[in-house]
Amino acid sequence: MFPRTNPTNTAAWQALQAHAGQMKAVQMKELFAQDPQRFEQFSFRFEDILADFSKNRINQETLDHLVALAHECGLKEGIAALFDGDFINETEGRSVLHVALRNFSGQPMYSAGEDVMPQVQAVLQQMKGFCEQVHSGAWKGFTGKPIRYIVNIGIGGSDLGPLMVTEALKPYWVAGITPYFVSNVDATHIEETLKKVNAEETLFLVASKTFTTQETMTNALTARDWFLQSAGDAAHVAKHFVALSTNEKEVTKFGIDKANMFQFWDWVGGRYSLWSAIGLSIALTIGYENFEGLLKGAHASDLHFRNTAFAENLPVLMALIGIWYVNFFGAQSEAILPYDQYLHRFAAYFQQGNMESNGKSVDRNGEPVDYATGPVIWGEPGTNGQHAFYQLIHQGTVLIPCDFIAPAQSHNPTGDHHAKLLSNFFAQTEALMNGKGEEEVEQELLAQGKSAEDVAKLAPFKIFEGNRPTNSFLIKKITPYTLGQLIALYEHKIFVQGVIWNIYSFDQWGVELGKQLATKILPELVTEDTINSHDASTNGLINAYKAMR
Ligand SMILES: O=P(O)(O)OC[C@H]1O[C@H](O)[C@H](O)[C@@H](O)[C@@H]1O
Repeated sequence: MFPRTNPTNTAAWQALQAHAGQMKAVQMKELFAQDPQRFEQFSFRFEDILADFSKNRINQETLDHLVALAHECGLKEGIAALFDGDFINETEGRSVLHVALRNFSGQPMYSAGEDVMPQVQAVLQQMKGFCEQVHSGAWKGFTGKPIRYIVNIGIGGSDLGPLMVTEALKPYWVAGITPYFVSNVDATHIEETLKKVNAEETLFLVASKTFTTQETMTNALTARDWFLQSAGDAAHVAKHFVALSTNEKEVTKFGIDKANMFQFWDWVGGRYSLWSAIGLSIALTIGYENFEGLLKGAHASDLHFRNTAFAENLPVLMALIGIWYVNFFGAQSEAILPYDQYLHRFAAYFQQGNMESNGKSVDRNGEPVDYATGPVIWGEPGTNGQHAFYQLIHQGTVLIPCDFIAPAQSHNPTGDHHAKLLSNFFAQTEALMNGKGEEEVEQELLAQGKSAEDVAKLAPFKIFEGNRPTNSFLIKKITPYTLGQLIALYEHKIFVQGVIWNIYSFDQWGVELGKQLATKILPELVTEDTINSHDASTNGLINAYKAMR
């Protein structure tokens, strides 16, 4: 197990505080002017991914202190504990072994002394065989037709990952298969989806680690009722409903045959589960070989993370630079901005990844933290974001470090679209760094023929102070493999930050309270009684709802 160090008690933290005081006065554009090698120094190549960290408010000294912080906080021991299957998810008494799901090294990986690889491989084989049956048409629906529609019913980690990946890899979709994802308990979600499919050609994947999640079970029962209205005989359910879960008991209780269950294990965190049986919707949509390509990309990142010195280790650097802004510059959010329409759910996926993992205020000793932890994660694809919220990133009062992600090659090389897209990708990080000074603004206004009086009036609004930090990730092409790499890099970033912040990144107790209260409120909504068991606001809202419905 690794140490439980309060990061603020380390020598590196003290050094970083003093250093940040100096760096706050430094302009990135001056750092570039002073050092022609800056790009080479702070950009890193990992196979077909180029990660450029040079447009950050850092110098070599910053990275040295940050790497020292990682060492002082026991990151080396932390990484070893992760890969060794130690019970690092202590509050739930579990290993955290999503890395085993994509372990192609041929080496065993252990949880509680047991090599998990044989069971991982067995489920992968089961998924492969099932994909072959569905894609070849050998798997037939109740009227003898092959499957055309996949409906994944799941929420949180049982939805966001597969949804994000299938969208990201749309160019790889198997012909004849269309996937849908239903997550919200709002009936609108399932009803609108059911309008697009038909019972005889649809396969429902009920995806839930626990198989007790209210939203998923409610949607699954509605789907089952809808299916039976067409199919009639409950015996047909076996051809149209499969379960992706850790909970065999609940799966069989629901009426899904054990033979139609794809298993995973409690050492797979929900938000890290797209690599497990939860990825069946991915494999069915893009084909098993491509799913394996995704896993292999992630495995390459695992090896990079495990074996690369911190100073050149991409997820470690991503994490450390994030910490630099959160803890020493007061940044409260981070934007993820993919310049790729297919990656339109990437930021949403990592909202759960980051915020459910590191949105914690108690440390691993059970003490309240006295430093900031996980930032708010948000973002939309470029260039849409540019026409929406970039105003605040460029000229607002808050510092928002941004990740810019773009493929060099588009899957749709239509006309000059991609060059236009990428010119924006490059221009935005340049603009955020360099800004536009008073003199330049004044010259520009004068050149437009404005009077001296108008120039003086307008100039303050047109100034960009710049010095706003960005990371750029340029990827040759978004393929299953490179996407797998990229996702795993972001996953490990979260882990590194959790180790340094000394918090438990793999539990999520913060989601429980609302669920408990909803369970208490649900029966109150079905009675005609006036409710007075809550605070005045909650009572008032519930009673107003009852009067309005
Ligand atoms: O997969 P399930 O057990 O249905 O859980 C679905 C989701 O719900 C929970 O509330 C957790 O916050 C998530 O981490 C999880 O991914």
